[in-house]
Amino acid sequence: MSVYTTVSDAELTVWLNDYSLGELQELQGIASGIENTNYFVTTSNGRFVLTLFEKLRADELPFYLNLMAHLARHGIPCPAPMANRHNQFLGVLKDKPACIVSRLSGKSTTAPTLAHCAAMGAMLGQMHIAGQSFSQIMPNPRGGAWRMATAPQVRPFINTGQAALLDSEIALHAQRNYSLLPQGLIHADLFRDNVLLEGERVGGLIDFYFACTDALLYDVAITVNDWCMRPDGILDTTQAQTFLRAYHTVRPLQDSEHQAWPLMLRQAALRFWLSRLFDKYLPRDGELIHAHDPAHFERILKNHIDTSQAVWI
Ligand SMILES: Nc1ncnc2c1ncn2[C@@H]1O[C@H](COP(=O)(O)OP(=O)(O)O)[C@@H](O)[C@H]1O
Ligand SMILES: N[C@@H](CCOP(=O)(O)O)C(=O)O
Repeated sequence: MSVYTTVSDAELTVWLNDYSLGELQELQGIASGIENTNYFVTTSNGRFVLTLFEKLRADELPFYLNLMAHLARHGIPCPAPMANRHNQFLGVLKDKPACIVSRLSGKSTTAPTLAHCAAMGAMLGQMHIAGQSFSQIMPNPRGGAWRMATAPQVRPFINTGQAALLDSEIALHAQRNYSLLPQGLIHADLFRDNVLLEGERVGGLIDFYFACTDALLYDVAITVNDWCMRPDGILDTTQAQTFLRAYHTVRPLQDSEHQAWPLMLRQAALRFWLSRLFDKYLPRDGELIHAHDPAHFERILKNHIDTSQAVWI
């Protein structure tokens, strides 16, 4: 997140009157992330995270909040939304939809070990299985229609070679039907900065606001593209295999998923290349904005295209 909307101690104190979370003790803006405004909140009852939603509308939010509540109930370490005195997870603060969730412990890492890759693979498998009993459906907001709509907006800012790559990859995935692969609830943004680690254990999965219903393998590809990636944009074979084997132990991967794997890695790289281009060239106003480098995912995408055989279990 970045702090797009400022909240004062006095404003939060009034808002917290609607909750049973005790007295406000500390409020601190969080200077990382992209999508929302987030604050760490300490009250006399514990530690929480306040989120003001900058893009998502109130009618879109019950899916995410109910999902986090569902996964938390199934033992997945994710933020549990707090209900207010009207038994609702969602409120309004500074004219923005807002919620307050439990604060998880642990720290993210930029340099995962093999043990971390194994723990993440297993955790992703567990999250996918827990998600199977979540009945709400959310089409992927960063799927094919979004790619088609976003590419023309970034095209004026990129060179002709990049535009050709973007167009050919978008066309390739538009022709494919991934709906026959196992589908379900996916996080869709489980990068290293969205996972809190406690030693070798996964202590928390956060930032569920891209979660949706899609091919489970797509989530695996998004996660592997970040967790098992060398700085030069080439997959670390040992890390990727370790991740996939741990995932497979929890949710066995199918032959159809093996066939689709190289293209899934490309589709996952394309999604983040495109969103990073958009965030770089068409940014919103904000106090503390952290744009990610699109060139990293352009390199990853090119490397996936050049690699005929992707690592598998
Ligand atoms: N429930 C939580 N528990 C602990 N830390 C959290 C929690 N939610 C967010 N954070 C912290 O806030 C940072 C930004 O949150 P994130 O959800 O990634 O924001 P955004 O949705 O804007 O991208 C995270 O990197 C993490 O340090
Ligand atoms: N993980 C994405 C950016 C999404 O922003 P987040 O801070 O909400 O996770 C990327 O690295 O491009």
